[in-house]
Amino acid sequence: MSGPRPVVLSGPSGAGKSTLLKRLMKEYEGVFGFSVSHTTRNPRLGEENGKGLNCLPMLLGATLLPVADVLSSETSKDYHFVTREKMQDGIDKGEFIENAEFSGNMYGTSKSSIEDVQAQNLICILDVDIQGVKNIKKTDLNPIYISIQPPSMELLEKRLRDRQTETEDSLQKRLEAARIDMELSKEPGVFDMVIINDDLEEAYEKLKSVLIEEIEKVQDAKN
Ligand SMILES: Nc1ncnc2c1ncn2[C@@H]1O[C@H](COP(=O)(O)OP(=O)(O)OP(=O)(O)O)[C@@H](O)[C@H]1O
Ligand SMILES: Nc1nc2c(ncn2[C@@H]2O[C@H](COP(=O)(O)O)[C@@H](O)[C@H]2O)c(=O)[nH]1
Repeated sequence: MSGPRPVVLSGPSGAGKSTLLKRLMKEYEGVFGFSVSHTTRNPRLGEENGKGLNCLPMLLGATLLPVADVLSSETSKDYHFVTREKMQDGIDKGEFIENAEFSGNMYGTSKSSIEDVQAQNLICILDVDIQGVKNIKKTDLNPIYISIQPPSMELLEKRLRDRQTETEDSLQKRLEAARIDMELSKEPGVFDMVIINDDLEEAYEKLKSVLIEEIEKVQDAKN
């Protein structure tokens, strides 16, 4: 795999990954490309299906979404929304670099979702859970690993409730996964940087500071 170094963004559901990511992609348009994952969960209001599967139902091809689509709402995330059967079929055929079960649904990064971004010499951003981090570490992707953490479990729960995207059941599952994530992210050497997203401005500045070298490489290559 070639191109600028990819970035893996991880951390508990509700920690603020999408919020920070959308800001970054807006400020640095034409520098980043989002790796559109596959999932078996239902789309939330405002979320769009990645176009690859609708157009070519026989393929598990990924699509690089235009920045405007990715930015369509502050916290919505676009996926290839698929059935378990379709996703398992793609996994069995070796089409995924990693996949995981999270909160009762399957999630995964297809190889083509990364290749689509890298083919355009953009910094490929992957938003994955902690299992994804562990599995990507077994590959030769060599990304920068960043964990976005909430200031506390109480604030995380408040943010998830205020977001109004979860049922009580899925909220509890996400909080349970968050406890595990918060423990594992403390292990030395797992992440290049752990950012506590308390004040959004401060967290965003920290995120930029860890990525600025890679951003400038892409900008220089364009000039
Ligand atoms: N620093 C912050 N202070 C207060 N609220 C925040 C902050 N950062 C994000 N939020 C809010 O918290 C909620 C969760 O953020 P977001 O959806 O970006 O999390 P996420 O990590 O991408 O979650 P998921 O993994 O489930 O997609 C959103 O409603 C967002 O507006
Ligand atoms: N291992 C993977 N985890 C992924 C992937 N895409 C998203 N995620 C993670 O799932 C949870 C929940 O996401 P949500 O959109 O349902 O709120 C969150 O932690 C994401 O980081 C993936 O391809 N692989």
